[in-house]
Amino acid sequence: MQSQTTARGPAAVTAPGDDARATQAVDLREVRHAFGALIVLDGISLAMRPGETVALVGPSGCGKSTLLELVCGLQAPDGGSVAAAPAALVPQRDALLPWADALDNAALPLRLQGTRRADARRRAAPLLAELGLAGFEHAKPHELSGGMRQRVAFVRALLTGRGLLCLDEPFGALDALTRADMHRWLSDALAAEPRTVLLVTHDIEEALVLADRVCVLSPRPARIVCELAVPGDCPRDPADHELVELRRQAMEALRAC
Ligand SMILES: Nc1ncnc2c1ncn2[C@@H]1O[C@H](COP(=O)(O)OP(=O)(O)OP(=O)(O)O)[C@@H](O)[C@H]1O
Repeated sequence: MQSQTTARGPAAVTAPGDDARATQAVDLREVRHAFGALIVLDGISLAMRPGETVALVGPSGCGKSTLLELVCGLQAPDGGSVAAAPAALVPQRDALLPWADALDNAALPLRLQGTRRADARRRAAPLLAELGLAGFEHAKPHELSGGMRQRVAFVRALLTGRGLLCLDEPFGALDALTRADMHRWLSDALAAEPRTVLLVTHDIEEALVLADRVCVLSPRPARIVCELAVPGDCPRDPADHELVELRRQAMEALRAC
């Protein structure tokens, strides 16, 4: 079931004449948001179909994380409306519990749903292993690298079972090889079990490798200045000539604003 937040607070998703909206996984309409006098988002409209992956790229501080927080219902917009399916957020900082080991951290959503600890750990273990963390199940967050912690947070988001994943620079702390492995793993995981993904990344190449659509945001206050549809199956080859051309277009849009 979708939730909808307007500038005036939560509202029913089945507003009269708004049936089409409930079929979108995300539907942002003219979203505006400010922190005091600092206007961060300035009229963002974006609809996402279920199963679609959309990447948001834009300069540092333009409002990408804020937009994810609005989609996840962690904040209400100051203007416009946000409708979205229940989402799992992988925040930029992993927000793991410092006293719990990697497996307990990953399994947290299952525990919150009432699963017994041993069962929750048993279900989380293969996912951690798939992401290259076999042998680190008992490590506490401070014993893991930044990239490892991100992957634990990623498994935790997957185990919420939610259909919408909001990923805030999920691969930012990874070396190039591990990042490419993660791109492959995510693409395979989404092919096996489709989810809607809203991905924030600084890396245009990563956006083009993973997303069906790339939205380029202006500097703050953010607007969508360019939307690029990306053809082909994921993960794509960044050397593909179509991707090279799309990368050029995205760079041009970023430079023009
Ligand atoms: N809770 C808050 N209170 C006040 N200002 C905030 C708050 N959260 C974010 N900001 C400001 O809003 C702007 C947008 O921040 P946000 O984190 O959304 O940008 P971003 O595009 O995700 O940045 P980055 O790419 O560097 O992670 C920044 O200027 C930031 O300082």
